[in-house]
Amino acid sequence: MANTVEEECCTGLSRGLRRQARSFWEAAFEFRNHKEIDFAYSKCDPHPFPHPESDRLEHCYKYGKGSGKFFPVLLEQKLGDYVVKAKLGHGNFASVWQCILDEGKERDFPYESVAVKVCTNSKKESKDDVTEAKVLMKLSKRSDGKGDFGKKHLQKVDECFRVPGYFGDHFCIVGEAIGPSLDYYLNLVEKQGLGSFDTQVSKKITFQLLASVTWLHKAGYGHGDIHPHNILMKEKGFKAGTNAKRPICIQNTKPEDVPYMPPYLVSCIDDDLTIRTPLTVQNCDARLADFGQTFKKNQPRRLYKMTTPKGNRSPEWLLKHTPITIGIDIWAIACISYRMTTGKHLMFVEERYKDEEGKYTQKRTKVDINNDHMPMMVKLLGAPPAWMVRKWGVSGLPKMDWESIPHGGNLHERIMKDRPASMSDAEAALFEDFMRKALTWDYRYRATAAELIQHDWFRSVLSPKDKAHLETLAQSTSRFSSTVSRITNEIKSWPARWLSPWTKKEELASQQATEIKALGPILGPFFQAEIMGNTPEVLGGSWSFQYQGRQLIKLVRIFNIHTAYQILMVSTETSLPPT
Ligand SMILES: Nc1ncnc2c1ncn2[C@@H]1O[C@H](COP(=O)(O)OP(=O)(O)OP(=O)(O)O)[C@@H](O)[C@H]1O
Repeated sequence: MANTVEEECCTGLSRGLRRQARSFWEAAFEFRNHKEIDFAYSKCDPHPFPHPESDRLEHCYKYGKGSGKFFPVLLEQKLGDYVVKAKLGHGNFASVWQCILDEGKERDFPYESVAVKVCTNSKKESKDDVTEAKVLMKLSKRSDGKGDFGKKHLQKVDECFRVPGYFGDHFCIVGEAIGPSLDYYLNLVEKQGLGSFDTQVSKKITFQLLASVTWLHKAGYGHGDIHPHNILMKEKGFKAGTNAKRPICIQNTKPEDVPYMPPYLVSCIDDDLTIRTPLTVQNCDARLADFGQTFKKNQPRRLYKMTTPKGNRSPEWLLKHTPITIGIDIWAIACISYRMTTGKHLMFVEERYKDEEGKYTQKRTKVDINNDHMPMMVKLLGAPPAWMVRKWGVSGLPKMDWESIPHGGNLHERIMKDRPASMSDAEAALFEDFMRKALTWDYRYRATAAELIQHDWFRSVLSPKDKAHLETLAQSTSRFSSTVSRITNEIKSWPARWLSPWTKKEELASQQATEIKALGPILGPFFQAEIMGNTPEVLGGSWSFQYQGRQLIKLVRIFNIHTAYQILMVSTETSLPPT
């Protein structure tokens, strides 16, 4: 069974190259259009076609003809060696079911029931799911050799298999059935009128998340999609919701899709806010799940799945030509921590337009969303550093009067206003300090997860084991080593922010027209398309040409899109046509 993953994961040189080319292509497409390919909706969106009984069910249009569709799973149905017992939830790319082993089958899992994530059947997405499984399996085998602190807060995968669907196979990932999501508990405290989590609980969950991310980042990966739906709270003897069967609303469907739909949808745990009590310090045990958007720290991330709630996104998402690094995980955790501690969203961005009656209609454009979101960040944190202000203009963001923006923003006032009554001034000051370190504008100076878990705000929730680990960590992350890593980051980011140092700007400007003509045939259709529509400056300016006389001998293209700067070198004998 584990072979399935290995086979699927594009091993071998030619597959590897193809995969690399695909990720180049996708990254370039996004870079050029500064546009993410946004899927139909985010789990945190309001439901556009709510089911009469529940707005927590999956959309009917997720079933039917074509690709990108869910597998119609029914209760008591067999999935591989498992029997479906209950529904755990759904996302954009999968429905997740609680299952038990079928009679006569054996596994040596240390738990009774498992979660089977049945992915959609689209070719592209299934590749992602395979990557997710592969990364999770790789991570579960990895050890840092120092006790693996934080690793237990990451979801684990035990096996994978495929089920044949009407329109292609559906990839299934099997892991432990963990418990309700953090979003469930956020809704629960809201419904019970408690406002926020107990501060100690909020601290402990934040600490666990940072510990897991410390381990993950050290292992060389970023998560890329941290939000309350993807944080699961471990529950002993976990049993999913009531599993009511809700007949499909035919008026919400297309007639040609009906034959491929299940006769009913199953309500999940999210509908059942009555049977649980709020989390306590003793029972809160978070697991970071959904590694569908995981990316390697030093490779460009693939960005075609974008489901992270907009309010949790860091400024790098919104500014053009700025690399997306593991710092996005830190920013997202800080936003979630604020919500747990105060019960309020730090930054809430409406993802849909509302009509006159206040009902949600279609999705807002990305430009509209960004135009709301960035000024919110400025209000909260004060003006960004100068190089970000420069990028602000070219990113099409609204003009701001930078002189009038108060230094440090209104984060202090927000915390004082939103803090729970039990939070003392001293505690609030610690919380603010923690938030400021995690919400640093410049991703290169944002505190790392390893630095943040050592923050004093967590001191009151640390167990003796945590303290022992933090002592070792403090010794290893000395001031010297963190200064060295900051300097390295600074140097690495140069090409992304300016022209590569060895390129002469004037030379580019004067030779531009000729070069563009000459480069098209050399570089093939993809580059030709880019070059024809844009000047090197518009593309980010990271072109470097090296000549011997009039002979173009080397072209270097620096992609400053994501985590790393991919350098594509093309050596050629082609000389420039006469001007
Ligand atoms: N192991 C598990 N135990 C309990 N519930 C789970 C488990 N895995 C997933 N779930 C539930 O199923 C939901 C959907 O799972 P998941 O987020 O992995 O799907 P997805 O389609 O990849 O999501 P996204 O749209 O964020 O990419 C989760 O929000 C969670 O509530």
